[in-house]
Amino acid sequence: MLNSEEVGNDHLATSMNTPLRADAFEMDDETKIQKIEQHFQSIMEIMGLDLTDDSLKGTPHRVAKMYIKEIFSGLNPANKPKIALFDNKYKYNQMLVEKDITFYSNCEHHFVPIFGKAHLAYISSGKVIGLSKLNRIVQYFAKRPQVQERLTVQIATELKKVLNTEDVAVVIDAKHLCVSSRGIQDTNASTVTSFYGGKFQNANVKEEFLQYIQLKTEL
Ligand SMILES: Nc1nc2c(ncn2[C@@H]2O[C@H](COP(=O)(O)OP(=O)(O)OP(=O)(O)O)[C@@H](O)[C@H]2O)c(=O)[nH]1
Ligand SMILES: [Zn+2]
Repeated sequence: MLNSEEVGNDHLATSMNTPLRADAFEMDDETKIQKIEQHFQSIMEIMGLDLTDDSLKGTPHRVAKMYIKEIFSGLNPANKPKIALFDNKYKYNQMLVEKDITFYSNCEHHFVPIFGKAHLAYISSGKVIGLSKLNRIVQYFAKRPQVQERLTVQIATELKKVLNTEDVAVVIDAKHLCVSSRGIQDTNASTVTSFYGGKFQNANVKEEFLQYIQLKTEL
């Protein structure tokens, strides 16, 4: 479990960033797709696959387009969701929980899927966020090569920033195909990570959040 102070620390604030080179976005998307297509074709050829087969011949382009436009599109800050905030006119001062946000990500060690549910909560410091934007923040950071710990901290840090409060919580419960479909091949194991900032470090507040997301016994 990481608390908000740890994330405020400069060293961790840097290490929580996805490792990207400074020139990561100098090449345009179309050039990236062309290059990945060539390399993926080489991988398939090395494996002995017949690229003249009508089912396989489009695969290098399909994979390249999927990497850049879909499953790794969250690497590019240009794809960060625009966040709509509203005044908290209703003086709603309890926690708001957006639970069971389904996401698909990919493990950065094996490039196979991680999928699961993210549960987010915050207590308003004056503004409220459009609900769908909570889902969009999850999807943005999920669409990167990831480890679950970093995904959790990146979502929490973004929530704190856009909502201007420390009072945020994130729990992620996910399956890693690198654990289930290969390697140790454990199909039952899932991984739970959490972040509790500000008021969510209080036992009663945390308990209320865990009651809503019904993960209390598992945690
Ligand atoms: N901490 C953390 N580890 C992860 C995550 N996703 C995958 N891993 C682990 O990353 C590790 C990579 O270990 P290596 O020993 O280099 O890779 P490997 O030989 O393929 O390991 P096995 O999966 O045990 O076969 C594995 O133990 C994975 O289970 C994640 O989100 N967080
Ligand atoms: Zn993995």
